[in-house]
Amino acid sequence: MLYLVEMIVQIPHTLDPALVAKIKQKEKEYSQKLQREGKWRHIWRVVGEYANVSVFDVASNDELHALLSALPLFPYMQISVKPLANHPSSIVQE
Ligand SMILES: O=C(O)CC1=CCC(=O)O1
Repeated sequence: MLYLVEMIVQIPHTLDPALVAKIKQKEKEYSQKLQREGKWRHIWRVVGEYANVSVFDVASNDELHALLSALPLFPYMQISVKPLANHPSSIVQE
């Protein structure tokens, strides 16, 4: 199942910069692991925002919830999820 996920990152300015750097490094490693596994199909930066738009390919709502809630930046993110279905005019059926 495919999902369009938007993540808006809002890290409090009061957080220790060294801790922030550590969390961001863990986030990168976690995201690249999921990309290599084919579960995190795309990640795009939203121009001018500390936000991304991503496409996930996972088996269920529960799996997506588990993956998203394990993001190191999860406590500092606003996340929205849209499940995707095939469009009848698409020449690619997934
Ligand atoms: O910078 C972001 O958009 C947050 C993020 C998600 C995965 C990653 O590596 O960074």
